[in-house]
Amino acid sequence: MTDPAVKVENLWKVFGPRASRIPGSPEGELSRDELRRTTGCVSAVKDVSFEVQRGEVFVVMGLSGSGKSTLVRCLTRLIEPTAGEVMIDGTDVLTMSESALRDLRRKHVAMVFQHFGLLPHRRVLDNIAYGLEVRGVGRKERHAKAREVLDLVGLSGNSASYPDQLSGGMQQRVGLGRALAVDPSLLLFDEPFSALDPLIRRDMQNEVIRLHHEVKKTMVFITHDLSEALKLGDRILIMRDGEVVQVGTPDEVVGAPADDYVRDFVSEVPKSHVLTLKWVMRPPLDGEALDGPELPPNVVVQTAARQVLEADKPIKVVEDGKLLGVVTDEDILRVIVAEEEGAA
Ligand SMILES: Nc1ncnc2c1ncn2[C@@H]1O[C@H](COP(=O)(O)OP(=O)(O)OP(=O)(O)O)[C@@H](O)[C@H]1O
Repeated sequence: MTDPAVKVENLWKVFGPRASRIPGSPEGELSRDELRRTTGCVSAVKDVSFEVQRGEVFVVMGLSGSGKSTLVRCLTRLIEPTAGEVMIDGTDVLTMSESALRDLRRKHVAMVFQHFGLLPHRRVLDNIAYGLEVRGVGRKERHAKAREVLDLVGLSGNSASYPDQLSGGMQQRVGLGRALAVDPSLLLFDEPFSALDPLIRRDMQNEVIRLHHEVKKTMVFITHDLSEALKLGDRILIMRDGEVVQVGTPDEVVGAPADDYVRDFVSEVPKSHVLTLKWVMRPPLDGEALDGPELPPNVVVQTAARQVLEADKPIKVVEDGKLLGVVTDEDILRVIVAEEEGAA
């Protein structure tokens, strides 16, 4: 079995005086406010465990202050964790030497930030080639690679521009290109699109989806925006006050929220865009026709709606030749009506 791309176990980051005594102690169990009041410490990341599979887009979502940035920075020790374990591609990050850590950050993991961090006096091509330059790759080779990546991020016409000649969205494409140029096995995104206009933001989200199809890299993507999380994530980890509240696929988070906090978050989501037939099917009734069309359980309600509504028999939800349940007009309409009531 191959190692997961990222494995995090019982990870803590506590800021404040004598922070290392907090994980595993009775104080560690206190709520954030109580801990701050009694010890002056903040558990930015509190006993967090999760795994990211290779090729997966894993989204970490939570409100401001929930600990997302701290968590993602702990993965490569840009912030030193207080306790726990971080494995990247099967290698223990927390025991790495300084030079191994530098290698990890230069070659294996690339980050894209909200503030693009571009070098203002360098052309787009040299900004994209920057990571390769740091690694000591020769000019000709790094420019060749950067040209390849320019195409990939839709900037082929802008190689000679300077960052301040580009729009925010295009600057973020340069940031993406710079991350991709080093051919990392893991891409970390820390709210990369938060500063962009909504329309540009949507373009960039689509760009990430397209890039993911093309390069198939493992991605950990941080956002405070639920619709972004649902759109991009294969799975979503929801954080609150440093803790994991739920980890699940978009349809699991919307279909079975772990608690009121998540339920509240997802209450405005257009359910038919996220829920799959798995969530709306039901066992067949006695005597119900079972010779209607078949669909798999992972089809989104919105996509299946027309076929279900047009069929004069129940749709059979079938996986590996096994009948899991049936879906009729009523089951579909229930979701759509609930959605309209939710939006009202
Ligand atoms: N250097 C620090 N010293 C003390 N407390 C910190 C430090 N960095 C972060 N914190 C606290 O840790 C908690 C988590 O912060 P973090 O920035 O990781 O959250 P976030 O979810 O990324 O929020 P945002 O989206 O606003 O950046 C917050 O309460 C924050 O005040």
